[in-house]
Amino acid sequence: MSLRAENLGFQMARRALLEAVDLEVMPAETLGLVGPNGSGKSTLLRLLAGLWRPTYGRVWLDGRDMRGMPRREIARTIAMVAQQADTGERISVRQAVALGRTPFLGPLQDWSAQDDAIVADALARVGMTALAERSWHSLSGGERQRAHIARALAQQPRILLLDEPTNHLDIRHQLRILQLVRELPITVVIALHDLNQALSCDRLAVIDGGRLIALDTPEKVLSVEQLRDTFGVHARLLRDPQGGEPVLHFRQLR
Ligand SMILES: Nc1ncnc2c1ncn2[C@@H]1O[C@H](COP(=O)(O)OP(=O)(O)OP(=O)(O)O)[C@@H](O)[C@H]1O
Repeated sequence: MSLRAENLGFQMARRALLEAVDLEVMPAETLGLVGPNGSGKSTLLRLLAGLWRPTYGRVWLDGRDMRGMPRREIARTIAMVAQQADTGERISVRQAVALGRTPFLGPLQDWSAQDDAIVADALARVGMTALAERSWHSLSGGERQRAHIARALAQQPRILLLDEPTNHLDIRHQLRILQLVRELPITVVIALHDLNQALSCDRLAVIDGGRLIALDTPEKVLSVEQLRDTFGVHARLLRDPQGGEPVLHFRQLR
C-alpha cells in the first residue's frame, strides 16, 4: 500500500515544524527518516499516521485523501509506534498488545480465537511471550518498547510507522527488531538515529529544519558531504572485511 505526502506542512504556535514535504513511500518499501534532533521526523510521522492534521497539504493513502477517511479505517491500515509511548492503564502486557485488535472489533465482531492467535504471534515475534502476563508497570523501558511494537504488529497494519523503535533496546533486540521490520511484507516508515542501522533501509529521507532535503538510496544519501552538512560530523564509509557490507565511521569535525 502506498503513502504519499503532498506539499505537507505543519505549524504550532506560529512556528513551522514541517515545511512543504513531498514524499511517496512505495508499497512494501522500508523508508528510513534521518535527521538531527528536532528536525521534524516525529512531526512527519504523526501527520502520515493521521494523528495530527496538517496545516496545509495532504496525505494520500493508496490514492485516497486521508482527510475523508474515518478514524477506524485509518487504524485498520496504519499502525504507529511513537517515541516514549506509554499506556496509563493497569493492564497486563498481553492486554496491552490486544489493544492492537481494537479497530477490528465491534458489535458484530466479537473477540475470537483468531485474535488470541494474532496477539500470541505478535508477542512471540518481539520475544515477549514469557512476559505476557506481567503487569505493564513492571516492565523495563526496552520491554515496553518491544510490547509497543507487538501491539502495532497485532494491528496487522498494511503500513507501519516507527519512531526510533530501537531506542532503549539492547543490541541483540535492536538487531532482532530491525530484521523483523525488514522482513515484514508491508510498507514501513522508520525514524532512526543510528545511521549504520539506516543503511539497511531501501531508501532514506533526510529531514533538516522541517524540510525534506534528500531522498535516495542510503549510500547516496549518507555521503561524506551530506553527513557533514546535515549532521556536522566527518564520516567515512568502510566495508566490512568479511561480508563487504558498508559501515559508517564517524568523528567530530575539527
Ligand atoms: N508539542 C509541541 N509543542 C511545541 N513544539 C513542538 C512540539 N512537538 C515538537 N515540537 C518542536 O518541533 C520540532 C520538531 O520536533 P520533532 O519531534 O518532530 O523532531 P524529531 O526530528 O523527531 O526530533 P528527535 O530526533 O529529537 O526525536 C522541534 O523543534 C520540537 O521542539
